[in-house]
Amino acid sequence: MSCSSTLGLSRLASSAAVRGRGQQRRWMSVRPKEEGDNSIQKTEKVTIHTLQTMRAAKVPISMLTAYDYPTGLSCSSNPAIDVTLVGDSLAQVCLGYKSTTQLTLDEMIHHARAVARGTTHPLLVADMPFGSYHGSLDDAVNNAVRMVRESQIEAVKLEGGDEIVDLVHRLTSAGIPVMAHVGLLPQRHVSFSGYKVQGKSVASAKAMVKTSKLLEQAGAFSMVVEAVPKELGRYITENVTIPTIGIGAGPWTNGQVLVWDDAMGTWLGHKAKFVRRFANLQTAREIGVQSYASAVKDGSFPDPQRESYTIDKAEFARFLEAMEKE
Ligand SMILES: Nc1nc(=O)c2c([nH]1)NC[C@@H]1CN(c3ccc(C(=O)N[C@@H](CCC(=O)O)C(=O)O)cc3)CN21
Ligand SMILES: CC(C)C(=O)C(=O)O
Ligand SMILES: [Mg+2]
Repeated sequence: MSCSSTLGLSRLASSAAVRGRGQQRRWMSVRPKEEGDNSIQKTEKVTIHTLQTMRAAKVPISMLTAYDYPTGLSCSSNPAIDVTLVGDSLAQVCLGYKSTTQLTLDEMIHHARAVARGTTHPLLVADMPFGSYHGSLDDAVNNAVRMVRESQIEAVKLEGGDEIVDLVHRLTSAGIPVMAHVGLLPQRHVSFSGYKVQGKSVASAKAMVKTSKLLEQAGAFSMVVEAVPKELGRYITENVTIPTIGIGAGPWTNGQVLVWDDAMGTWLGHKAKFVRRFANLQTAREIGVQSYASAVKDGSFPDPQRESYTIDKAEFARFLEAMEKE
């Protein structure tokens, strides 16, 4: 057997092959289980250990958000997606709220449950919503436990710095892996006076590096770095030992994350500088709506043969007779 049978190494070998050929293709994780066994093996489950291995081997980590069963399934449809995040961006792109601060814990759990039902190999992480982890430590732990227990997520993500260090420690000691989130913290858009790039001054860049190290020491297994200069994205990545996942943090973090609707072109609100649209699903949807509506209006849908049911002719004749007698 030329392929390694261990989970981490399989992803690594595969990714090198992907990059070496300069084009996407299915990973080597789909491979014979044993000599002479040609059955297809499912993509291996990604764990927090896999991410650490990918960082060490410089294999980029890909994370994408999901908010419901179909988007969860879509993230799982490709072995090259490593992490599915039920982001609290859910509030804006899926529920139509003005900001993530309006999302409740119950709403997050409701959606995370749906995503979990569609998730196979990706590591499943969910944001703790605004207000669910800034009361007492005990309340925050209980809320995280609820998220794990009720929605089958595998790790929680927390925005913040020094003020959440104790909580990160508590959660990791309780066996709940924590993904940290530094830089632009959307849950604080009011106190930040908007969604602004962070770490552009000596003082704020220094503070962010210090905070990142504290979060790592407290036990965070990975860290999202949002909207910071690319030089700082690289500096933080080189000065922590856990995998960094950037959004608007340049190309040198250990991975990247985007909001589903930004990446797929279904969010047509504000487009931040870091967003790239990889598909145009909104256009596809609108074309679909247009074709459906016009087919109903012009009577061409449904087709009486292919898209309708029928009753036996004699039976229908007897039915009409019976109705006449009444
Ligand atoms: N659709 C969507 N995408 C996201 O990435 C996202 C959400 N929604 N909702 C929750 C938060 C909010 N986020 C945001 C929102 C706006 C900017 C933004 O407009 N940034 C400015 C930076 C301006 C500056 O400091 O110069 C930009 O133009 O990129 C960034 C992140 C990230 N998250
Ligand atoms: C963009 C990612 C990092 C996020 O926190 C979210 O989607 O809520
Ligand atoms: Mg978030």
